[in-house]
Amino acid sequence: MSDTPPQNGPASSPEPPAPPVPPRATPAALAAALALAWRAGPWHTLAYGLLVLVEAALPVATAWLTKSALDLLVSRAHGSAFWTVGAGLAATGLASTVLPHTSGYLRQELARRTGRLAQDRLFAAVERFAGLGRFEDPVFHDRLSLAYQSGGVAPNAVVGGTLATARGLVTVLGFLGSLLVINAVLAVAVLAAAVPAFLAELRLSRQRATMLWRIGPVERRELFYRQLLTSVRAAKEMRLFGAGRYFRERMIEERAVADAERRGQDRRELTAEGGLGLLSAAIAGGGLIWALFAAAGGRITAGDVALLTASIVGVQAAVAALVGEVTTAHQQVLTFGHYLAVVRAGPDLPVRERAIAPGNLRQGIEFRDVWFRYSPGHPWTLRGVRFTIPAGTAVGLVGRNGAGKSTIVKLLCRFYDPVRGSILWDGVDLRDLDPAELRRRVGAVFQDYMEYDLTAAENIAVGDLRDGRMDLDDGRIEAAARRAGVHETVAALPLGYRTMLTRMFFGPPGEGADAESGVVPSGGQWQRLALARALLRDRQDLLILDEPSSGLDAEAEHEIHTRLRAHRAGRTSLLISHRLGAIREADLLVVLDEGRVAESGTHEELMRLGGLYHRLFLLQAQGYQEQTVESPAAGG
Ligand SMILES: Nc1ncnc2c1ncn2[C@@H]1O[C@H](COP(=O)(O)OP(=O)(O)OP(=O)(O)O)[C@@H](O)[C@H]1O
Repeated sequence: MSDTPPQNGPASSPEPPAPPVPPRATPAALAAALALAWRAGPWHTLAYGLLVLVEAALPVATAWLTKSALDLLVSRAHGSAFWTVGAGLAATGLASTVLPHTSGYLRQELARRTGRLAQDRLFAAVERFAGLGRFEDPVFHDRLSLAYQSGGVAPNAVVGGTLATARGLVTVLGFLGSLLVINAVLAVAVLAAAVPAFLAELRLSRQRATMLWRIGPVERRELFYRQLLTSVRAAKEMRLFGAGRYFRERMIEERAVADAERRGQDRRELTAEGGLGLLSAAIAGGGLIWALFAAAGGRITAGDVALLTASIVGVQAAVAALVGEVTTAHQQVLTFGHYLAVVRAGPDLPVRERAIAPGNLRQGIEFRDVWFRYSPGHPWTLRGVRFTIPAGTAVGLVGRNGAGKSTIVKLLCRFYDPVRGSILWDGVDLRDLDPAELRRRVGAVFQDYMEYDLTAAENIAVGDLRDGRMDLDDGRIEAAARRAGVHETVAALPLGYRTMLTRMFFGPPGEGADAESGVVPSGGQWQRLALARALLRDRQDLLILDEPSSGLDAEAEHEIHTRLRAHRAGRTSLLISHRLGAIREADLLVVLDEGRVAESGTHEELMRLGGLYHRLFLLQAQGYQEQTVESPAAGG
């Protein structure tokens, strides 16, 4: 058989990975961020906006009131004007003290609300990806982590940036008006100093966003090492192999690489901002020296000097705040592009507009010349696979490591589509079926099943959620646990089915559970719980068991297979096991070798054939026989 697929028949290539370039800040992204904040808290946004505008006018009002007070003092004028100016200064002082706290609270509350909404939308989008392809794409992972970081922060930063712009404009225009009254040249100079600062900050924020994107893979590796060093799962090997130091050094190396990038960026910012600060200081100093000489010459009043000083400081502070907020918002909009890219990503698997809900399996499932590879850069995993799982039968998949057995399971659940060829459910291509409906008809125990840090009941109930809700019906859960042979074990736990199967979290409140009541099941017990989870849905048409008993002792394995045989009777099932004795009674055995069906038939037929299955079976049987022969001698 050739190593390349035929060029006809249905084809669907895995989506090419996203290009490694950061998205740009577009007006559409800005509008989307604002819309998200508005959606999360319209009243908070509105109130926050109003307060910020009032705050913007305060420095200008205070400067004019101070000027008036000084001029009144110098002219020795007394009376009602003095009282009015004094009351005005007291009011602006009070407002300047109270308003920032109130607007700060509103901003924080808005941040919490937008953060929650953005997180909900992001994870709802991730949930919509029907396949596994994106989860295995490193570029997508970087995008997802940036999306998570920016989704909650960017909308608030954009609201902040927009309001800071409005606030800055109010303050700057107010002070510039004041400066124009005293000296027009000074007004232009103060304004001119702000423009390069603004442009430089925008450029720096773009550089920062690109840098964050660039160090994404480095941070991902650092996280991986960090988890290795702290996870319970890895702790045994870390200690046994003394691998902690090796991974710690690699973690620190990755961190040093990321830090070097950040340091470079910080230095660029330091140089640019330092230069701009010097320019501002020079303008402010020059303006003040001019004002002092002008006042001494009687060309302006003492009040004018105070107003000028407040204007220079006020304009520079307003521009600095504006530049700070706008560049933060700009940088956040750049990374918000990643959030939008994830939230608006199209389906990872093409789902037909009028997808068919599969009916009860009547004829069977047919693999018709299925070719598959995980990406165009990977070698072919399946090369023209053809076989049928007739309805109501048990089919066993046999093959050496890497032959493609688990890949077949993933295609059956439609986590991927074949690149060429098709899989037919009663004659209908899986691509034409609604993936969610298809999965409702399939029960599976995967080779790498999950161990949930939840109660025993929840660990089983997860297998049959209805509208996202868990049905903790004791009868059904117990029946599934009995079928999987784990009921007695669970019933004997301190809180029975309500026992937490972890020492990490406390148990359900009000149950008297504490950290001590958590239990960690053994590998075989976890496997039985995973089996109970798969058996919870007793309505399903196809049961897939990928190595369901690899963690069980011989007695338990025999017991489980007897139970499963009874449960399977008349149902369709696909069994994968390296213990050939456990699946020899399947109605049909399909032997895979290097992604191809090497042989198929019943156990007897394959043994007569004398091929790969015959060889593998004899090898295993020989091992058992040797043990049987050796044991009496060992005993004597
Ligand atoms: N997510 C993936 N991305 C790229 N290659 C993969 C992926 N998963 C599996 N493969 C490759 O596909 C081939 C078949 O793997 P598969 O897990 O289907 O084998 P298997 O027959 O189930 O093996 P085992 O008996 O060891 O469980 C292997 O060469 C493996 O490296």
